[in-house]
Amino acid sequence: MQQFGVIGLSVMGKNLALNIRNHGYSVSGFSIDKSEVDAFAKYEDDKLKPCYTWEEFVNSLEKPRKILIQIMAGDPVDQTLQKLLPLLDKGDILIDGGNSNFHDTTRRFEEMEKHGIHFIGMGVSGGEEGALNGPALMPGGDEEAYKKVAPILEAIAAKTPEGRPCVSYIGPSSSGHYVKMVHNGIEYAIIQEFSEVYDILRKIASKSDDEMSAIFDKWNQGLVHAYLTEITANVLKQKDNLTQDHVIDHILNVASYKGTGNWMLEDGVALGAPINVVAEAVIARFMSKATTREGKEIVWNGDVPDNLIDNLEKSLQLTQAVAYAQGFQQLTMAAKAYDWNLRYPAIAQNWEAGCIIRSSMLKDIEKAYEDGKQLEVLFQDPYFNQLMVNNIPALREVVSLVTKAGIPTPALSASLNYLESIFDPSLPANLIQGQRDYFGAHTYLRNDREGTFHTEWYEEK
Ligand SMILES: NC(=O)C1=CN([C@@H]2O[C@H](COP(=O)(O)OP(=O)(O)OC[C@H]3O[C@@H](n4cnc5c(N)ncnc54)[C@H](OP(=O)(O)O)[C@@H]3O)[C@@H](O)[C@H]2O)C=CC1
Ligand SMILES: O=C(CO)[C@H](O)[C@H](O)COP(=O)(O)O
Repeated sequence: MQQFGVIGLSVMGKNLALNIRNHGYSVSGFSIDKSEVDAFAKYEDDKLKPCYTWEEFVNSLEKPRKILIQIMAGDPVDQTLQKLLPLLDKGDILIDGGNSNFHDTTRRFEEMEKHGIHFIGMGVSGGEEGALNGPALMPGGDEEAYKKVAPILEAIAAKTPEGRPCVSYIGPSSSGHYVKMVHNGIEYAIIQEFSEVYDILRKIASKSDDEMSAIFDKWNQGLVHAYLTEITANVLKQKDNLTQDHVIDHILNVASYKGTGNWMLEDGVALGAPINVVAEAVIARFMSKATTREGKEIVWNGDVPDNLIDNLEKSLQLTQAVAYAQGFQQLTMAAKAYDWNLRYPAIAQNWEAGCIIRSSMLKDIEKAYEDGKQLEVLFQDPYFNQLMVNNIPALREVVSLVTKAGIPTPALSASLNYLESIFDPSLPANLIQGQRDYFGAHTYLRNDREGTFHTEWYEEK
């Protein structure tokens, strides 16, 4: 009998199955797409079994069955659960490794529980290569069921530089998929920050693609040591195979999305989380689709400050910290609202390797939250507070320069606004409250005494 089963043998499912087999576990693979099973069958050996029917697949697995569903998120997952249910036994464990919406996972977790089936909603990050060689995994659901699959998940997961696996139990119900959603929101924010810095380098500093690639490469050895820095350098230096140019200059500047970053924003709004950089990153993708962009391209004729490249490196380091900070702030608010006991150091550790947002900064975030430290915002931690104090002058200079040049930097500017706001005791919300009370008798709190107050702003006519 096989120790593990994988349903869905497209890029992610196939590579995860091979990763499991490569770590010494026997695995069965099944897909509704026969061509995927045929491709998988090329790897068949005593530990890897291709299956062509639901029954053959389910009956090939030892009990309690451990099945990873790695298919397109949405209705296909519900259809797969309906196919599987009559074939399963109580105590079997289903893991949904797709990018499912956490609301769907809550519903499926409860539905499967009624049938005595353990349901684990697991975020997976790392793409095709990570799935094969070590992804970051974010499993949530029933903890006892997690313990039964933990040895396999720990074996296949990416490892931090110290050799710790990038997987740990996240929490109950849909918390694993929630954490993956937040991972993707952070991913949107950091990607947007990189694109704005690229825009400044080319439009203000007039750097060529190869020069920009070298700059990002240097930053990857410096203050912004991150997978996204590494791939930015690689993307910028890639030559096109259809022209003599760099491919970046022929990629249409319209951003696509599958929407997981949008989901973070939706729930952030529901929770009242101040995730303005994630919001700007989501909206920047919408903006890139707008058809009104027919004006002139920006040409900067002013001086190029000597410290621009240093300021950009410091700004990117700080705004990357803001993206993480907003992710952890939303997780803190979600934990309270949904009654999840999230372990923030473990989440940071899960993201230290294997995933798209991996960077050396996550180790500092892990430290910031260790020993049960409760932070409302990451910048309350002394290390990150000092980073803010040190780097905010650079970010202010960059935002001031792009404002003069007329270059939009929604994520960099939102990061600066976030940092200028979080510790400011004198934000002007008193005027908002005064206006609300004026037109709607909505009442207000005072800064000098307890209670709720209303002012008769004008005489009734
Ligand atoms: N690609 C990536 O980098 C990452 C992907 N993910 C997530 O992993 C999951 C798999 O991703 P990926 O490998 O890219 O593939 P896709 O998201 O493109 O999904 C393809 C797989 O889903 C199957 N499928 C589609 N509809 C159904 C259905 N109704 N019933 C059963 N199976 C169905 C497909 O079979 P068929 O060929 O017949 O349609 C195929 O096996 C997705 O949820 C994705 O969001 C997570 C992290 C990274
Ligand atoms: O989950 C992932 C990485 O962890 C995907 O690559 C991510 O979904 C890409 O998102 P989008 O298509 O919305 O940019």
